[in-house]
Amino acid sequence: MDMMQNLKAGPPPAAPELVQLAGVHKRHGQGLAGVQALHDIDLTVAQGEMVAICGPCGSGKTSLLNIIGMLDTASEGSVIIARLLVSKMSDQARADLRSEMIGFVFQSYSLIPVMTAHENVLLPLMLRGRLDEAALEEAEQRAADLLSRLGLATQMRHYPGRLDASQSQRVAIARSLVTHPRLVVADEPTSRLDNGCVRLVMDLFARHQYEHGTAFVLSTRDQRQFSRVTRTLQLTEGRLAGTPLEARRRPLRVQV
Ligand SMILES: Nc1ncnc2c1ncn2[C@@H]1O[C@H](COP(=O)(O)OP(=O)(O)OP(=O)(O)O)[C@@H](O)[C@H]1O
Repeated sequence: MDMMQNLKAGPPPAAPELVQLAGVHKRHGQGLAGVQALHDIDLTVAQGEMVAICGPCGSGKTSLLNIIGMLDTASEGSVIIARLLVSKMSDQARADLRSEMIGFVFQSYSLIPVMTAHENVLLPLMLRGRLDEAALEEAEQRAADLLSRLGLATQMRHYPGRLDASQSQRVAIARSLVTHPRLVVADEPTSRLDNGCVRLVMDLFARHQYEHGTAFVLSTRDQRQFSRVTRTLQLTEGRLAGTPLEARRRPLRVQV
């Protein structure tokens, strides 16, 4: 296409919306013992965006991430992921969609203790079904490459019991990316990392944004991430401030 045609074509189309929450409420438990964790949340995340959800302890970050990641359901409101209305899906369909398109970083890492770091990272690919020899080799290489990029080349054969908190957190991050997911949901993914490791992680996230169009929704209290995300939203007592119009939007910064 020459330059004139390019100009006539106008600006590139906006990235498609991957996550759409409207009027979402979440109540944990019943009656007087129940806790209203989220109130009337509206949130849209586009493919390739990186959104940080900030808020103090107990503000509802994990509750919100669990709904976006389809690990939990909203008490009220609509949740659309990849243009599918989540509340209309069966548990099995939700689980299939989750494993097909979402990578998770859990606050407690959730590594399998009887598997090495490398096997833990490989696991989401293995769970997709039997791999032939070539696919297995490619998967093993991909897992090793992710661990190396996160500074864990010499810990690949270590079991989680021999890993410190920073190493465990980085293994969990590598595992979240191994399937090249469309969306990564990460709960405080850099809480145990020093500055150098935060840089490695944010560089790797940016690479996946750029190469695979991955969207990220991160819960964080870590100021070190803020300059690298496209948007920062504040969650206070279950209410999201500044969405959608007042939210701080940044152009995508790719550092690969
Ligand atoms: N399964 C549950 N049952 C009952 N209450 C819950 C449950 N999960 C969360 N809550 C409550 O909901 C509120 C929001 O919790 P949530 O874990 O989502 O917040 P958070 O911002 O992620 O906190 P933290 O930073 O400590 O992880 C809190 O009052 C919490 O006690």
